Amino acid sequence: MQQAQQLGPETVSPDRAGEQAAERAAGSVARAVPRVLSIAGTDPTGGAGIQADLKSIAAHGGYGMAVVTALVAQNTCGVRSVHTPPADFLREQLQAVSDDVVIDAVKIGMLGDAVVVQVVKEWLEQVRPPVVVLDPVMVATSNDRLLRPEAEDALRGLLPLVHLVTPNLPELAVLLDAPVAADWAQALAQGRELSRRYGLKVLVKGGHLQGADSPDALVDAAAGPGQDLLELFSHRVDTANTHGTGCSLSAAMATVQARTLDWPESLRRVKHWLTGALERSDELEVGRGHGPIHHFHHLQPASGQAFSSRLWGLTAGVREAIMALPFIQELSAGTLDEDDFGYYLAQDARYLNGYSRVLARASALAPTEAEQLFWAKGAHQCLEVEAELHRSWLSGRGVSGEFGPVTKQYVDHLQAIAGGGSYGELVAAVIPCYWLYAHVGEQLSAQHSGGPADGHPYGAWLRTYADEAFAEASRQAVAIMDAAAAAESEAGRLRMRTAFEQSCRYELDFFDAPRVYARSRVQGG
Ligand SMILES: Nc1ncnc2c1ncn2[C@@H]1O[C@H](COP(=O)(O)OP(=O)(O)OP(=O)(O)O)[C@@H](O)[C@H]1O
Ligand SMILES: Cc1ncc(COP(=O)(O)O)c(N)n1
Repeated sequence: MQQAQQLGPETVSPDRAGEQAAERAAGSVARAVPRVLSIAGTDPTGGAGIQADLKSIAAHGGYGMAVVTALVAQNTCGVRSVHTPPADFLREQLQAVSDDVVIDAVKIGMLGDAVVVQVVKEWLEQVRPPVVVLDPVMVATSNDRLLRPEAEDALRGLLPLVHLVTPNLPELAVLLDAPVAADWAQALAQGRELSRRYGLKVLVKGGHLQGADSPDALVDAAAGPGQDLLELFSHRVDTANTHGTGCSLSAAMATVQARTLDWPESLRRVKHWLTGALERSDELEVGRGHGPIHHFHHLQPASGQAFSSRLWGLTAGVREAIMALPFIQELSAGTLDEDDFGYYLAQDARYLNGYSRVLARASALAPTEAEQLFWAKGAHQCLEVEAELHRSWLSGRGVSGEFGPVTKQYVDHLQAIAGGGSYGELVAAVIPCYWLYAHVGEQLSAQHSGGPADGHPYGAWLRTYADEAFAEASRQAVAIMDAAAAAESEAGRLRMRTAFEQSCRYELDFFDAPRVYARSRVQGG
């Protein structure tokens, strides 16, 4: 450091200065490999601070640079001491970067004290990078303070120079000088207030809440109605390895924003990645305390069933909603309206016909003969079950064989992916029909262990659910999806997940459709 302090600032040639000014003025040009500067403290165990930021920037395709605000002797168990280099040296580091390199995005993390905040503020005023993300680091996961309380005011003074701020709930409260939000609704209200007050976007983070989800929201008070809030929910990963999640998230947001120029899209991509990084964090085995997340999980294909387990976790809410539907409850209890049941059967037959064609397409795209055969058999079986529905269950019921609105939408969704999607996407779209049906069957069989009672009006139908051959086919289909996910790019896996989630929602709507559209209801009965 002594040596570095003796060096004068590099001067920049007039040509280079002009080039930089022009590039900066452009501001809103997306960069394939953005040059992203992290201004933050250190973590020698590599899980948080600058070390985490550089990994996160690289994981999202950026070129990472780093200016150190504070040297922190810490590990996964806690902070031991902090050494803050002289403010002049911080200024020189910042100047050395911006005199030479055009900066596409900046992520700011630990600042430590008011003097550091002031130096960074002056530099931002001079350079005005096109993307500035501030993670207002105040207290570490280990509960150690990383910002002096008297610097909180100075940090608020930085907000007008920032495009996106990413506070956790206690930090949000400090920035507003308000009590910590007790629930998600209060957190969103505080996010709106902060966004309005300082004219910036706020990423409200729900990691500190309890509950099955870990929600995040992008709040922009300046955007029009319907555009001012993007809420994303992911299941809460059961892990203690959350050290550096906030650092990694904000560095990723700065990088992806510089690549896409689209904040909501950036959050969608980053949240998906972060959930995977938390899920795979246990593989790293770093430290005895709160370990780091797995920044590069997407480059190392997950072993076995990681992709399907993630999707299964993400859609727990849909499964609960299906089991709570009046249709399922009444079917199980034997109190279901006959018309509702008839409507369901007729729509099932209609659906199976379309589904069969979609499975045939999966067979055509399959990369191996075994998978080709699996889908071809599935397509064949759908037609057999459709014929059986007409022969036995539907004969004499007099229900319409027309497409109901939900069936039509569901089949259209599948056919759109069959027409234009990848094999992985198509497989992910068709799986919920197997998997959720098998799940409902398993749940209903459990409710009627030993078989439905004599005289149960839907007893014969309930018995068809307990079909072990179908459960096995469902397991095979899920294994095929995991293999397809491993062969896809990260963007491909994201499309697979979207297709899967959409199909899950259609499954829910499909089971609920009799309640809405069955004959007696439509006629007001
Ligand atoms: N157990 C979890 N499962 C899934 N996502 C999580 C979990 N914990 C945190 N997150 C996500 O990690 C990000 C950071 O959230 P959090 O509210 O914990 O911020 P933070 O306190 O600044 O993070 P840090 O742990 O680095 O201090 C958010 O996107 C949040 O939704
Ligand atoms: C240098 C530095 N910056 C930020 C954090 C916060 O991260 P976490 O809250 O996950 O400990 C940290 N521990 N160290």
